[in-house]
Amino acid sequence: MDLILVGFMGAGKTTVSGILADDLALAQRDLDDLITDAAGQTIPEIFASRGESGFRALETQTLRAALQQPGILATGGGTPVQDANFAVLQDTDVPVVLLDATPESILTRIGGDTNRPLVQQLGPRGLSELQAQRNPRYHALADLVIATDDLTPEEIAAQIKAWLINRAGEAERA
Ligand SMILES: Nc1ncnc2c1ncn2[C@@H]1O[C@H](COP(=O)(O)OP(=O)(O)O)[C@@H](O)[C@H]1O
Ligand SMILES: O=C(O)C1=C[C@@H](OP(=O)(O)O)[C@@H](O)[C@H](O)C1
Ligand SMILES: [Mg+2]
Repeated sequence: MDLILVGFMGAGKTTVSGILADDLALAQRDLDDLITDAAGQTIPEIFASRGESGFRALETQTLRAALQQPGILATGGGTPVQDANFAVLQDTDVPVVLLDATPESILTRIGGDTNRPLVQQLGPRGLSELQAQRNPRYHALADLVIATDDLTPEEIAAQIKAWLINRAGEAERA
């Protein structure tokens, strides 16, 4: 993998990974898509038939395989929560970018979403509590943090691109 995006549901990982992958001519790999392709089920179907623990088991397997592939990986918001996933993401040399967003932005973006079972299960307050609980994990992994509230996905992709170019230049001079 060339770049990994982490952050809460609705932070924009899937959207930004697509824009950046197009711009850099890299493959976009979305962990949720890889999971649904492997399972032949949508995410709500996986949660309904296998429970959240079944989804998490598929997520861990899929993450390990995805990290062997080139491209830009959009993780799911819960990916770094499993200790095994967190360890794998912490050990990799691949740069990790955190897309951050306030709970207000998250609710505006995905509060009515029906494809994210946890949004339905938790409601607005529970969702914000989950975000606060997960935030330390995201920050512990991040090499770059972008506050996305007032930026478009295109602007976020441009900031990441500039950071990657600068980073490559620094590595060359070192
Ligand atoms: N920077 C942004 N500003 C406003 N809306 C955004 C932004 N990034 C993503 N969105 C919207 O939020 C929703 C969730 O985006 P998505 O890329 O699926 O997030 P994630 O993969 O992190 O859960 C989508 O409707 C998307 O269009
Ligand atoms: O935060 C989570 O636990 C989840 C996030 C989702 O991905 P996005 O972060 O792309 O919404 C998806 O993996 C699943 O619904 C569970
Ligand atoms: Mg996503």
